[in-house]
Order: sequence, then C-alpha cells, then structure tokens
Amino acid sequence: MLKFIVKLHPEIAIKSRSVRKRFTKVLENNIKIVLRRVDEKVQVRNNWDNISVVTKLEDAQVRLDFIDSLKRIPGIVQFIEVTETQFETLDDIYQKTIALVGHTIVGKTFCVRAKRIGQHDFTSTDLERYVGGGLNQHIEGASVKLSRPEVTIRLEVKDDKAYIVSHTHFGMAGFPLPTQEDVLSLMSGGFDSGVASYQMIRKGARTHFLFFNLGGAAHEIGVKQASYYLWKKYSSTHKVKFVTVDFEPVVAEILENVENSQMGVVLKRMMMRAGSVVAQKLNIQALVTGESIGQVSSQTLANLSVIDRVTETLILRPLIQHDKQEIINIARQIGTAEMAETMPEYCGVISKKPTVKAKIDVILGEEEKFDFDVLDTVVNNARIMDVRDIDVEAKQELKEAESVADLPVGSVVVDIRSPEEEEAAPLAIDGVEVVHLPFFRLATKFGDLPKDTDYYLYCDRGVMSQLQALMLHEQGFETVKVYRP
Ligand SMILES: Nc1ncnc2c1ncn2[C@@H]1O[C@H](COP(=O)(O)OP(=O)(O)OP(=O)(O)O)[C@@H](O)[C@H]1O
Repeated sequence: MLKFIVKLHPEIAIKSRSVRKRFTKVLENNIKIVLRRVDEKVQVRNNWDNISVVTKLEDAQVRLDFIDSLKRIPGIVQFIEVTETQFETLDDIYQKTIALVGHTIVGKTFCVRAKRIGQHDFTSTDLERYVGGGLNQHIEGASVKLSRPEVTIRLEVKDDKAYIVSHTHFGMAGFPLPTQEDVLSLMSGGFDSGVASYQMIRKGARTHFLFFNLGGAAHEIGVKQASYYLWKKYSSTHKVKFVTVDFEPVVAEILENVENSQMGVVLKRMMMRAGSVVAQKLNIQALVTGESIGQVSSQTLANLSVIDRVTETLILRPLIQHDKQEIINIARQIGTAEMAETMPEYCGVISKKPTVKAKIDVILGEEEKFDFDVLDTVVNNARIMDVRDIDVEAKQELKEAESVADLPVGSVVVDIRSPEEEEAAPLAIDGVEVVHLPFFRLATKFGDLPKDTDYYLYCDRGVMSQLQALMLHEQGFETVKVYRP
C-alpha cells in the first residue's frame, strides 16, 4: 500500500467553512480525476484538514507517477508520503522508523515530532523521546537538536496504527481548478505568455488560449504545441478552448496605413479589441498577457495604459514586475523553455523606433486610417477548437522550407523586407534578379509573378522568409524556397 497525505493549503484553510468545504471538494475531485489515470481504484478521501490518497499498487513506477501527478495539480502546496504500520509497543514504532528513515539522519542533527489520536498508555512526548533516543544511539553521527535540526522526523499515531512520514514533496500551490473565473490567455509562444498562462492556471483560473496568427503555419503549430502542453500538464482536469484568429490581414492593413513608430501599440490594441470580442462570446471574464514592465522598449506604462483604454474587458498581466531571468527560470521549471527557444519569432511589425510614450490622440488619429471591417471579418472567422483536438496537430513535426546559400542560375530572389528596411540596405546580387515584394503583400500579390521561375525569399533574419515560404506552399506555390546567404 502507498499512502500520501495532501496537507491543506494554508490559504484555503483560513477561508470560511463553506468556502473551505467547496475548495477541498473541488481539489478532491481533481486529485481523483488525475490519479485514476494511474490507478483506477485509487482511494481519495477528504478528511477536512487533509486529503488522503491510497493505492494498493505497490509498484515503484506507480509511486513516481503519483508523486509527479500530485505535483501538477493546482492547489496543493505540500504532500507527504507515509508508511502505515500496525504496532503494539513503542519499540515496534521505533524499529519501523529506523528501518525507513534512519539513513536520512546519518551525520545530521535531527528531532522527532509526533502526533497522537486515540487511547494509548503513552503521550506523544513519550513517543518522541523513545524513538529519538533510539535513533540518537544507533545512527552514526546523528544527534538530537530540538530547535532548527537539519532533519525532522514526523510520526503520527492513530489508534493501533502508526504513520511514518518518509518523504515531504512540494506541489505547485495556488488554488484548485476552477475555483476562480475563466480567463483567455494571449499566447505568442514566447517565454512570457507561457509563464503568464501557467501563473493563471496555478491560481485556479480555467485558462483558455488565444492566438493571433501573424505569419504562417509554423508559428501556429508551435503555439498550439505550447498551449496543449500547458493544458495537458497542469490543467487537464478541465477542458478549455484554443482560439486562432488569422491576423495577417490586420497586420497588412496596419503596415499599409499606420505610421511606423505607432504600429506596435496599434497592433496590440487590435489584439485587445479582438480578444475582448472572443472573450465575450465565450463568456470569459479577463484577458491575460505576458507583458512585463520595461522588458522591451515598447512595454512602458504609457503604452500599456493606451493599450488598456481600448477595451472595458479586464486585462491581467501576471508578469508585470518579473525580471526576464526569473521568467526564464520558471519556464525551465514548468517545461516550456525549450519550446519558447525554438518558436519562430515574428519579425514583421517591429517598428524601427517604436514609440515609448504612446499618446491616445495620436493613436486614435492613426486608427482612423484603419479599415475596421478587416478586423471584424477576421474576428468573425475566428476558429474556436477544443484544446484536446490539438493533440494530433501538436504531434506534427514543424515543417520547414528548403533554404539555400548559393542560388542556382536563373533563379529570382524575392526581397520580402518592409520598404523601410529595403531602402536602408538595398539587396543586390551579381547576376541574379531581385524583386521587391514586402511580406504583407505576398498573400495577395505573389500569384501575379511569372509562373515558370524558381523563387527564393529573402529577409534579414531568415525567419519571416521561412514562415512566408510555408504560407506560400499552403497556397499551392510549392517550389518556393528560402535564400539565406
Ligand atoms: N501573435 C500573438 N498571439 C497572441 N498573443 C500575442 C501575440 N503576440 C503577442 N501576444 C501577447 O502580447 C504579449 C507581449 O508580446 P510581445 O511580443 O510584445 O512581447 P514578448 O516579450 O515577445 O512576449 P512573449 O515572450 O510572450 O512572446 C505576449 O506575452 C502575449 O500575451
């Protein structure tokens, strides 16, 4: 038999009786759902100030699976692993204790703490003294120290059974899902949005995902993988939605009409407008982003405030005061860092000199030049899917377009950089024709180019060209490749 005791989170324990009851009931259910995947017959019992978990499967792998699963359930701060033993005398308890945890105090200071429930001819202090004295004598280098020992050995006695705590494990804390309202997390697949989503899941909010596709299939698959991973690992007790909005037409409209330095803030405001509509449709209370103050030059209080003013919907920014390194550390710990590192980063709407002090009247002036029908259309066409259906897609390998450093004779290079970038550093290659077609016009204008030629896309970092090549493949231009000198 394996037994775990989930201690009640102090933040839950201090709540009113009815709230505490509801939270523990929800937690009990979540534990059942998750652990039944390992052992269908697991016993999960709510004992008011703790939840006990018992499995009859005494397999080493089952033990590891139980520990791993309990660490991934929001609302659990700490759980202990206990060994149950029947006893008649104090010495029985001592013998079992030394066998189980004696090795953990070799050369260390320790103390024994005992709790007792039921009728016995000894007190809990007697038990502590007996077991502690024995260990002190028989374990090499171990010495009793009552205040701040290196190791604390915990025992509990209830009637004729003794429970010896063999391990203490730490969980992810927070509140059980879904004791808080639903949120819609804007996922870009970078370090920040993944960590921000995790923080909300931890806090007990059912966290749905919203992705604005700015450029091609590779990014979308990457973000789906990251979202699916977060859901499956930390919140799979409750199903959520994954929403994709095709934002390429919005980006194109911004690039055509909005002044360069204001583009970033306008794009974010378009995202918040779209996000609010989706949230309302799904009856969700708040949007979540991975924005953090001062992290990129455009994430200033002035800009965030102008972004906020576009909607009445609450926008949560759980990472607002985190340092980048802290965020990366959490991403490593929760397992999203690697995905973030390989995520294709979209380099399109990065202004040369983004404003750090957005002014609402300037932004409103720029937005007057924007055709809002474009936004309405993409939002109406939003694709809402059950996160569970991502499974198949998430398993797909990221596709990649072929990339060459040397151009074959007769090939044509399509310089897809923005007009400003092209002007600042024009591209000229000996003996090769270069046409200039900014990436935001590719979707509509690429088809107009002569058909009997091999095209090689070029951009600064090789990221946009890769994404755009994949997008053109999807549109049937399968021979398009990437030029990466
Ligand atoms: N394509 C997108 N789809 C959905 N949300 C997005 C998208 N791009 C940005 N966001 C949201 O805006 C936030 C800030 O994005 P921005 O690109 O300014 O910063 P970032 O530090 O690169 O973010 P991240 O590390 O999450 O990619 C992101 O954390 C995310 O919540």
